[in-house]
Order: sequence, then structure tokens, then C-alpha cells
Amino acid sequence: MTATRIDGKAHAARLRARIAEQVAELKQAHDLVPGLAVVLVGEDPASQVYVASKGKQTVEAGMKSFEHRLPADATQAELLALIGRLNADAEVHGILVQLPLPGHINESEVINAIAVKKDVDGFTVANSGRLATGQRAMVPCTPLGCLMLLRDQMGDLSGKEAVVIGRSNIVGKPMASLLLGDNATVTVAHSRTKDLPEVVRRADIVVAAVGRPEMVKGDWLKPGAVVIDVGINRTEAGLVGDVDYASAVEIAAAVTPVPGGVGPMTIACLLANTLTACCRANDLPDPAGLTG
Ligand SMILES: Nc1nc(=O)c2c([nH]1)NC[C@@H]1CN(c3ccc(C(=O)N[C@@H](CCC(=O)O)C(=O)O)cc3)C=[N+]21
Repeated sequence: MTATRIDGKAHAARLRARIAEQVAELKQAHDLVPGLAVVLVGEDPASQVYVASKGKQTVEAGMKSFEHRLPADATQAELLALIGRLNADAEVHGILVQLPLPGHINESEVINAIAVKKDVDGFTVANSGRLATGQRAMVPCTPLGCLMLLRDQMGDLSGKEAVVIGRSNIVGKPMASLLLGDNATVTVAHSRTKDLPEVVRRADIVVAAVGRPEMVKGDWLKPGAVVIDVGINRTEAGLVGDVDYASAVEIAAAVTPVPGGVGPMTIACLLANTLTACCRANDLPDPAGLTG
């Protein structure tokens, strides 16, 4: 029996359709249009493509998209001044500064200059702390998308054994917080973890977010596990995840593919967070089913 291929692309399209409906209602009832500002420093081709696709999907959902491109040699002061203007702009409900930033810029200073309520990536210290302590936060898009796929696949996650591979501030740690919030038993594994295959073997849920092409093998998995692959690795063989998909589908119950798994969910969740930020900025209730 081969595993279910979790269709993140189709799931994300349904999510975007729901968001578009709620955006239309917000316009009707309150004459509000959510706005997302994306800031791109430098000319990295992959980032260009990615930012263009975010802009297109933002507009398709009925929201406003504002793109700001700065040259690779822009100063940190210029970037901070731009963020200051976006923080003060009433048409902008969400701000995303595309990472990574050029080496001469202090990433953490820039991210933490974003108004907490407009931090649709959920990367500020304030939002990270709020999520970790169970307070209402803006939740990082990739972990939020993974949580939605897991709930859709498994229903209640209560009491499930989850292993998150990777401890980054943008995926691994917030993913662990979200799984704890859903009452899973969570292990965070990383590069110093001893006998990773043995740790993974006890998991009902595996979230792989390490950035090592096809590292997680099918024979590491517990039969029936649900596997979420966050990896986006460009190799000579093309785009591959952190999971060896071919061997994983022989053992798992369900696996996300790369491409077409978590990636499209990340962008859909960015739109969801922008809508949420717009509602909160106007003291309206959170949109239904979008905030985790
Ligand atoms: N402030 C900030 N927030 C981010 O969320 C952020 C960022 N910076 N910097 C870059 C990474 C990367 N990221 C991706 C999102 C979607 C796909 C995606 O949709 N991928 C498609 C394939 C795309 C392709 O073919 O290259 C898929 O997996 O099906 C990929 C990568 C968000 N990031």
C-alpha cells in the first residue's frame, strides 16, 4: 500500500478561495481591503519569482499588494526608514521583509522594527514569545500551513507523538509550539540528536525542516506515520525535499510532496495572516478557521 500524497497545492487553492470570500465580505460589510507590503532587497532570482507569485495571489484574493524593491547595497537605515513608513501606512495591514537579507544588514534589527500587529511572518520577538506562551499571535506561515495539513489528514492531534526535525526560529520552534497547542507529545530533533532514525521511528507525525536533501528515509518511519516535508532543496536532479519521498511512501500513511506540498500552503497562510491582521487592526473578530 503506498501512502496518500497530501496535495498541498489543492489544499492551498481551497484555502485561498475561502480567504477571497472573507475578503469580499469585509469589503461589503466594512469597506475594508486588506493590504500586504512585501520588501525585497537585492536581485536574487529565486526571491524575485517568489515575491512575484505572492503579489499575484494577493491581488487574486481581492487584497492590495505593495511591492518595494531596494538595491542590494541599500543601507540598513534606508530599510528601517521604509519599514517606518509602512508601519504608519493605514492601507498596509501586513509587512513581509523577504529573507535572507544581504550580509551588511542586521536581520533581527530589521525584523523587529516591523509593527507587531503587521508582522504577518510572525518573526518578531514579540510574536514568537506570544506563540510560545499561548497568547494570541501572528503565527509563522510555514508552520501554520503544516498544522492545517496535519489536522486535515489526522483530525485531532491530541496525544500523537510528533517529531520535528530542525530547531529554527522560523519553522522548527514555532511548529513545536503549535503541535503542543494541539496537545501532541513533541520532540524537537536537530543536528546533534543521537540516533535520529530511532527518534523518528516512534513518531506518528514527522515534520522535516532541516534543509538536507532527501535525508529522512522510509525505513526510519513508523508504519502509518504522517510525514510533512518542509524542505526546499535545489539539486542537480531538480527541486527535492528533506524526505526521500520514494521510500517514505512505502511505509507512511501520508506524505507531502515537494514541490506541491507545504510551499503553496506557506503563501496561502501569508494571505490568511494578512486578512487576520486587517480584522484585528479594525477591532473585528478573527476570520473563521484561518488563525490556527
Ligand atoms: N520573510 C520571509 N518569509 C517567508 O515565508 C520566506 C522568506 N522570507 N524567504 C524565502 C522563504 C521560502 N519560502 C517559500 C514559500 C513558498 C514556496 C513555494 O510555493 N514553493 C513551490 C515550488 C516553487 C518552485 O518551483 O521553486 C512548491 O513547493 O510547490 C517556496 C518557498 C518562503 N520564504
